[in-house]
Amino acid sequence: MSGSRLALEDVEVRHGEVVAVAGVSLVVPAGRVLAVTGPSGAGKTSLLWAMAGALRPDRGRVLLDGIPVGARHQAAARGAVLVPQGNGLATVLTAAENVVVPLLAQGHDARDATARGEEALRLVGLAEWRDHLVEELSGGQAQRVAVARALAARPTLLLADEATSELDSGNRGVVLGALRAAVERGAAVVLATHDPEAAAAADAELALDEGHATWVRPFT
Ligand SMILES: Nc1ncnc2c1ncn2[C@@H]1O[C@H](COP(=O)(O)OP(=O)(O)OP(=O)(O)O)[C@@H](O)[C@H]1O
Repeated sequence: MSGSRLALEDVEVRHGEVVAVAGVSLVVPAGRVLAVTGPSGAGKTSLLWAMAGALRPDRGRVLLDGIPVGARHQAAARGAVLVPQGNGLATVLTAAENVVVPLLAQGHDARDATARGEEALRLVGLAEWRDHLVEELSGGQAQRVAVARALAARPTLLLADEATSELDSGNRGVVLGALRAAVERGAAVVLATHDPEAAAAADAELALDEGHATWVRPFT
């Protein structure tokens, strides 16, 4: 799968009375990285979930290559991959199993899935940890496994929610470098982050505040 262009048109997401995302419009071209920043509660997670098709906007549209992203299973089938906050790994599986099992479930044969898994774990610097249970890993190592799992899926759209929050500067660089592998295949990448270094590494930065978006640094 090659990359996709992500577009949001006036997207609003509500949780009951709370307006988490208040009419956001943006474009992330294929092969570019957007950082979404803002304080806790600003709406970053809600925005990423809407981009992933995991939350249906109450207003507006999310488009992948000009076509509505659809429900989560449709978005996933089109290559929209979400690295959730808190990583979403199975702690009783090994690092490699966490990366490979979703590929097997998607229908990849075992050899292909294993090769992709090895490559992705190598990209995040965890090749030697492949057979360790996730519960034996540090929080930062687990975050890197979650990024590897996303990369192994060869996403067209990669949405990472605070995927570098537990990383030291060196490993943050490793993960941001690994995301470049997806970018080079043409993926649009969106990073929700509190981390100024991660935001600075992106091609553009959008700040959210109480659901309202402002460009700190637009795409050039
Ligand atoms: N399931 C929910 N039910 C009710 N309100 C919610 C729900 N999820 C989020 N909210 C509210 O929506 C707003 C945006 O939350 P969201 O998690 O999207 O922000 P965030 O920027 O990702 O925050 P953080 O950086 O702390 O993860 C907040 O006011 C939050 O309390």
